[in-house]
Amino acid sequence: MLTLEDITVTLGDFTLRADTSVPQGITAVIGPSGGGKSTLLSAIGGFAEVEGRIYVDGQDITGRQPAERPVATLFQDHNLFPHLTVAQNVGLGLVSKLTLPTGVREEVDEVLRRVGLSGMGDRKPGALSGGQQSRAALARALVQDKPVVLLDEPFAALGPALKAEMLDLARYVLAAPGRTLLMVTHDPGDAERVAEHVLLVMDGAVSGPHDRAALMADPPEALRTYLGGFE
Ligand SMILES: Nc1ncnc2c1ncn2[C@@H]1O[C@H](COP(=O)(O)OP(=O)(O)OP(=O)(O)O)[C@@H](O)[C@H]1O
Repeated sequence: MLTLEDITVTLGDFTLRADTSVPQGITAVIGPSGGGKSTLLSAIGGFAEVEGRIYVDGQDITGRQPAERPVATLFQDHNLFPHLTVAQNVGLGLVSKLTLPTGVREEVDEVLRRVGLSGMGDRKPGALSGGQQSRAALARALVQDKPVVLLDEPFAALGPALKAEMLDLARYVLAAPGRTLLMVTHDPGDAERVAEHVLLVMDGAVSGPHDRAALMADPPEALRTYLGGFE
């Protein structure tokens, strides 16, 4: 459970406000461009200064540095280091050294197996396809075993079949019991495929979590206008 208590983030002229709790499972974060979705994730990840308090499973994490937070983030550009092997990239989620101790390497290999990259640990990211790079990035988020995972449009650049595969991997492998996933997406189809809940972020205001099926079946006026662009 992720709790945002009276959060305010100010970036120049823009203000984001949130006061909500997000349950375990997958919550899609949707809303128009510039509404504040990435700002919300930055605040949770510790990359933006906030007023208010942030709790994960009852623990106040507000003052902690990003690396000290029980939060893993998966970005669209994957942030894989091109000069390191896939195993080293994934291992960085666990230890801050490049020669992986035997136990860590075994853990990394197991996670690579779970995301469908068995035997590819010694390749560099450049020797992987786009979809395989997405899997490697997902493996790095997975190996960290954090209770909160933030996904900032990580699969937006993939074609529809590959994206569906990655969403299923997020749903069946990353979304373990007790874990809270927040996934920013511009595609309502992504929310339909994997999310139980939706946070609506518009004009700096965060509403929800809404039940995904109920919200999509009868969207409020503002959301209807936004979704209209997808019909
Ligand atoms: N460092 C900054 N300084 C000032 N304003 C900023 C800064 N970063 C973002 N903003 C502004 O904050 C607002 C929210 O941006 P944010 O990236 O959170 O929106 P978003 O909903 O993720 O948009 P998109 O869907 O286009 O990615 C925008 O108006 C943006 O211009």
